[in-house]
Amino acid sequence: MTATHADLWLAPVATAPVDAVVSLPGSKSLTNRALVLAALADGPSVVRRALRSRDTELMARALTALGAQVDTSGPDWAVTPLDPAAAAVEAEVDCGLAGTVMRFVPPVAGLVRGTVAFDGDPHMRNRPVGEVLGALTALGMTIDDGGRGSLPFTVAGEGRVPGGTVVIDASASSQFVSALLLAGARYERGVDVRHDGKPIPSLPHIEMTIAMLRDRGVEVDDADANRWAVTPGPIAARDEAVEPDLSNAAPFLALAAVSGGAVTVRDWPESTTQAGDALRDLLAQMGCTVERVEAGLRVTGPADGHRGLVGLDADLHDVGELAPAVAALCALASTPSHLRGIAHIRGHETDRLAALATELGALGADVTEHPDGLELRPARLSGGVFHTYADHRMAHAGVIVGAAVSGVLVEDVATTSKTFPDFAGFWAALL
Ligand SMILES: O=C(O)C1=C[C@@H](OP(=O)(O)O)[C@@H](O)[C@H](O)C1
Ligand SMILES: C=C(OP(=O)(O)O)C(=O)O
Repeated sequence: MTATHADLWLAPVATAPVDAVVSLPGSKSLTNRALVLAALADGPSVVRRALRSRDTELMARALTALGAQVDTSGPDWAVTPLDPAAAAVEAEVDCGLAGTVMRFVPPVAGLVRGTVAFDGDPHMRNRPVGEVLGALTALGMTIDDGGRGSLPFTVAGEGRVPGGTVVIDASASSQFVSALLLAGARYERGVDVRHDGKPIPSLPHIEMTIAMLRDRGVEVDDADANRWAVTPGPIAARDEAVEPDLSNAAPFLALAAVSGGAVTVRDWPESTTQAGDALRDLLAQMGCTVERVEAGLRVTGPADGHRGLVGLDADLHDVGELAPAVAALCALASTPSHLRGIAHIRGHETDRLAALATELGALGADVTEHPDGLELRPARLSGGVFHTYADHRMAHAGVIVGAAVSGVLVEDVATTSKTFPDFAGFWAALL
């Protein structure tokens, strides 16, 4: 991939230990689940402090196209649910590069009458969704995907979905299970999802789905491993605030680590289902001091910054979305690292294992790509172009390295708008 000069952003170097307290935007995963559940709810909802970013705006637009009303004009988004008795729609849904839109919205589309055509960014056609489409067909929906099992596809909604039992292989993405559970209560027989395949990644995200459903009065039976049964019934409307995005806290906490400074993220929840909460443990293992303070969660880096970071040997299967930021820190650490259990992140916004190996390697990192992970050994890094492949978290990895190494040019840093408004401006203001 080549980049024009205008695409390149010189990542600011931390010339002194950073000392900052930051308020981060809301969680993508919580916002998009709250929007879907509000669209299916038994009355109007409010999603307070919603994340305003490309993924959440695409979700709001998708649900609006299906007939819900989502008022995104202020920080708190008011949602009027779908009316299954409404006139038939003829809608187009742009999934962009948002896995949550491509996987969570088709199960909803069966509950409205009309035709809903789904497509997205060019790379989105490579991201897996066939298991969800197959499951929805088995549950009684009509879907035309031209036999591809990927975008583009069309859902012919009938305003009702019979539901029932379905077996899927969710080893490529936890979102396959979340997608079916989120809408399942509104299916006539509910939904009983069984997984058959290699272990499911990102399990905290399924826990998040279940917790949000239960909070809205939906009965979910998860007593057996690899099986989730949702009883048919109403989804209660909610007026609820969204937690800050803890996965997007990764680059900011990493800034404390590489600069030998301290960064506090405000409003870090006491308990949460967000995968990003694992950063507390991962950063402590790498030699940072992690503590809860009155303002939030404070991470203090080693006194000599990234030179004091120790490598990490960790299975990131449950928290794969943290891998790019963690890999950037490992590339800067003073002892070797092995990140394992993350074959599935090859199906994320880009093939993240290949992209990280290529781009960190191009800056001088000593990195080996394995089928399910990365090994990184200490090396002296230097500046250069860091390509991002339309992946917000690749951009995070680039700016983390750039905070420690001068001359890192991050290509298309604006791709961070997928989950964070004006990331580059926010980042530069801290340095
Ligand atoms: O349900 C969700 O909100 C998500 C689930 C995870 O997906 P995978 O299971 O595909 O890793 C995660 O990586 C993604 O960023 C968000
Ligand atoms: C995998 C990710 O996103 P998506 O919701 O598009 O799957 C991510 O944000 O790291």
